[in-house]
Amino acid sequence: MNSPIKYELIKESSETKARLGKIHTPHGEIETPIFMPVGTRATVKAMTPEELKEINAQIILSNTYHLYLKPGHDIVEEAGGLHKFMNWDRPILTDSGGFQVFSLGNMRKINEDGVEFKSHIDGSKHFITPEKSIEIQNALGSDIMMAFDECVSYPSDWHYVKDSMERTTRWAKRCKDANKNPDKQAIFGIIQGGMYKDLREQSARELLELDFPGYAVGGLSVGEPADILMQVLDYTVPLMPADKPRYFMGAGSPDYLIELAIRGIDMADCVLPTRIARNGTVMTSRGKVVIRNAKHKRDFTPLDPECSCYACKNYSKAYIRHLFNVDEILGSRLATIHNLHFLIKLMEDLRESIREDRVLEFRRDFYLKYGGFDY
Ligand SMILES: CN(C)CCSCc1cc(N)cc2c(=O)[nH]c(N)nc12
Ligand SMILES: [Zn+2]
Repeated sequence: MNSPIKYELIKESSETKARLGKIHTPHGEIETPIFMPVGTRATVKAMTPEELKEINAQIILSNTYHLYLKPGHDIVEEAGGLHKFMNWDRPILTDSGGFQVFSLGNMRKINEDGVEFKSHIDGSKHFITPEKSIEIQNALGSDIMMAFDECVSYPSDWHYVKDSMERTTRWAKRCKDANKNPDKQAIFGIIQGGMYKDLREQSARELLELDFPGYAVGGLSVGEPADILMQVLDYTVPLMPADKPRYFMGAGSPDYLIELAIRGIDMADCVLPTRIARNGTVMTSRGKVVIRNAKHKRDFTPLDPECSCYACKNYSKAYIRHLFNVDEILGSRLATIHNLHFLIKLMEDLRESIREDRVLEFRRDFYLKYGGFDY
């Protein structure tokens, strides 16, 4: 079957597992490693598509669970699909809804067929199956659809994780069989297995037999310590095909994006940069700036002296602090523009360092200035 997604390996770093690549999709190319802004409900909050293009966003994410509940995937389909509906003509990846449904905690019941859950909006009862998740994503028309999976919480015992992972693999096969538009919409399998090496190996082995055009590492960034996350990655990434995109679900801080890339990850996403921006926290080359802090009251310098984004070229910390202090929408907009630009530019610089084979020097220079980013 002719996959709509093709991964092109351009260059490997000689000193790390980082690699320069290009993902060819029906809506254009994606240079990797890449950070993907999240637009859960068909909008990257506070950003217009033109502003996203201005900061070189190449692909955005949206979400099956949320769009199924509102406005309904039928309405998006009638609008001509998500690209048309939200006026975004570059690639879109949609998550399958598994993670969101499992985040509902005791508002959901799971069985072999799927998951019964109560809407977080009005408490209404719904039942989502792998087939339903793919039906919704087919209606949305995303270029990359995620298989319907269970993201187990941390910590979980080995027996539960094994049963869950094996069900996730059976669901992945059902997703593949349910795809009504395989020539235009690719499905990525999601490797689960918790923090257990044998289960991660089994999950990867069984999903690779299904021959998806790309694979994600799921079930991480769920509260586990950073060293465990990196350990799991260190033995999981080598199990993933070298000629297909590798997507890490749920990472969006500068240090994590660098650490993931040097371990061979090509794609990552997280709501963090846009979420903390709306709360007045910005990422800069010298670490975090909490703009509401009174110390910025008369600081007429930009958020980040090294940044060339619209917010940093035209406004001062004092002005943006004022906007947050009086709850003006422009504050969120400027902080969001900056945070997304910061991460997208960081990945551009990282790609350049792979091109010039100086990734470890790039990483060292980054940490020298940066000093860590705790949330
Ligand atoms: C739009 N984004 C916020 C959603 C993509 S990231 C959501 C997400 C995050 C994490 N950490 C793990 C998992 C996981 O194991 N499975 C799925 N389907 N999604 C996941
Ligand atoms: Zn900036």
